[in-house]
Amino acid sequence: MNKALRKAVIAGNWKMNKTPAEAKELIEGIKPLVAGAGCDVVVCVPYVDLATALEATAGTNIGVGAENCHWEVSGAYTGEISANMLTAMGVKYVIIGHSERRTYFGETDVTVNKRVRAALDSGLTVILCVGEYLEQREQGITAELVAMQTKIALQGVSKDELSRVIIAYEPVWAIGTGKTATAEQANEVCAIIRETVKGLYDEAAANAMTIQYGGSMNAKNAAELLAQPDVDGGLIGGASLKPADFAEIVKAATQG
Ligand SMILES: O=C[C@H](O)COP(=O)(O)O
Repeated sequence: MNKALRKAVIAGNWKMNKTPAEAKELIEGIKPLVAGAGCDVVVCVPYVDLATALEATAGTNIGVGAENCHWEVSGAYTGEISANMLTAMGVKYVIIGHSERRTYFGETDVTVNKRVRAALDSGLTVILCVGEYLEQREQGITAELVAMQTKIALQGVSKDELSRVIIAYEPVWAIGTGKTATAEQANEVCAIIRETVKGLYDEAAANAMTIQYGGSMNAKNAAELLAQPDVDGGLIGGASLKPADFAEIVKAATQG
């Protein structure tokens, strides 16, 4: 399948880091380094930083995303934020189904699907995360697992809507551990996800789907990972908090 036809997307996931003042400083640091990038650049930030991030990135090539959203439009869901609230602010992207949400906050494939649906209904672009735990890799069930996560998350999503879905393959054992999947491992699973999309929709849909790798991607290993035929970008945690490192990854995506 032709990688050149797909859009490379490098997205930072700041997780629970940065106050609004720190967010402004970080974005001001990133801005000049990624201006003119040959790939899409996104920063996904904590809810409290969204307004600052939108203001600081206005008129630039940096898109802004949230790190989650609820599936209802409004209601008695203390502590939650709806997709409509995000679009009303001008937010364009949202991460759904990150393994930290699944592990620490009880997200299931079913709630991930509900959130994906709500995000698409409100006009957001979804960065949908899938990936296996180390035990699951060792059991040899990675392929079935990511296929299942992908199928459930995309239930009720039309082929047209897929242009607003990015899938991020994030092996849980590689997140924040410094243990990166090898380029071959990353590519193998991204290709399995692409085959799954092909099975659900068709070859054109699979060929157009941007599939990122995430998990300890950094300035040093990005080029090799991003050069893989089925890896179209990265979802970056730790390294997205360092402007020079993040910019180096963006540069590698442009070349990959
Ligand atoms: O969403 C990002 C991933 O969880 C990767 O985080 P990391 O780059 O710190 O390993």
